[in-house]
Amino acid sequence: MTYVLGHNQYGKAEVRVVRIYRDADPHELVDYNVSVALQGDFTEAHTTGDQAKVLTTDACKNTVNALAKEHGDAARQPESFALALARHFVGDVPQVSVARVNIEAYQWDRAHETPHGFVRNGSYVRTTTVTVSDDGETVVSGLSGLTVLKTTDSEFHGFYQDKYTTLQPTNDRVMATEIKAQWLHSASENDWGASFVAVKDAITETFANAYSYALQHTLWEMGQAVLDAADSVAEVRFSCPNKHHFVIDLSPFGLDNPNEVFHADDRPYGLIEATIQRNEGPGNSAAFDPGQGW
Ligand SMILES: O=c1[nH]c(=O)c2[nH]c(=O)[nH]c2[nH]1
Repeated sequence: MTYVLGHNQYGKAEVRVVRIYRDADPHELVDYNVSVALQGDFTEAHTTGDQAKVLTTDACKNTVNALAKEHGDAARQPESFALALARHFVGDVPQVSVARVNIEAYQWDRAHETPHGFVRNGSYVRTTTVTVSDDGETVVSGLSGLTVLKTTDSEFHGFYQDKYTTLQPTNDRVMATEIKAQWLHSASENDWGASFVAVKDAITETFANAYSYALQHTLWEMGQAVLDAADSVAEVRFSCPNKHHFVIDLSPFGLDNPNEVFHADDRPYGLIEATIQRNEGPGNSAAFDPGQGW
């Protein structure tokens, strides 16, 4: 019996690197969690145990740290830092044919206008997934953990009924979600910082202002707003848990409750996911890190 090695990749996950720009006044900083995954000529490392072509994961970690200095300007934005890293691995390590770099960028706000004090802003994490191979480069930007809520202008009714359906239709509900969004750029040159702000604003502005007939409908509206806001974006993907807020029955206490007091349920939750793209077609799933890593 012979077997075949299927998809394989390796690298260093979650390298936590902070880069401070001391030449700036006030100081600036970026705070990254960088994961590198390499593919290439690594069959023998698995099938015979010969590690001659294996760039160590320790070296991958060292590369992240070194490029934070050597490519300090690129490191100012997660997308350009990920591009510098991925281009290095594919360009300088002959046996690497595909490099994928994922970065989570943690946000720090300046504290009380001091030149060197910061407060971690935990309201979202900025993300990027960059893939470089001989076939080209893809850059996906994103955010996760952005929790939003609206107190009205949200309905949900007219849904399919079967014998297990008990949900009551509503013309006025609280809608809340924790937005995870990723958007694919059509080129790997951009003003990444300005583009991120434009897309994030489009998402939050639309969530707040667009009248909603379902979370699905809101994803559609937000996706169109992203494509309107950023010409560089070819498609945007959302994964959004419906953070249900249930009106509590206060009648046992002789109280009415006209949508004022809610139970914020944490599970189970509806999970609504959609891709909104500029053109017909399958989109570019490969750019969105379908890699191993379950
Ligand atoms: O926006 C919603 N979409 C659904 O598909 C759904 N299903 C459900 O029970 N509540 C909701 N809300």
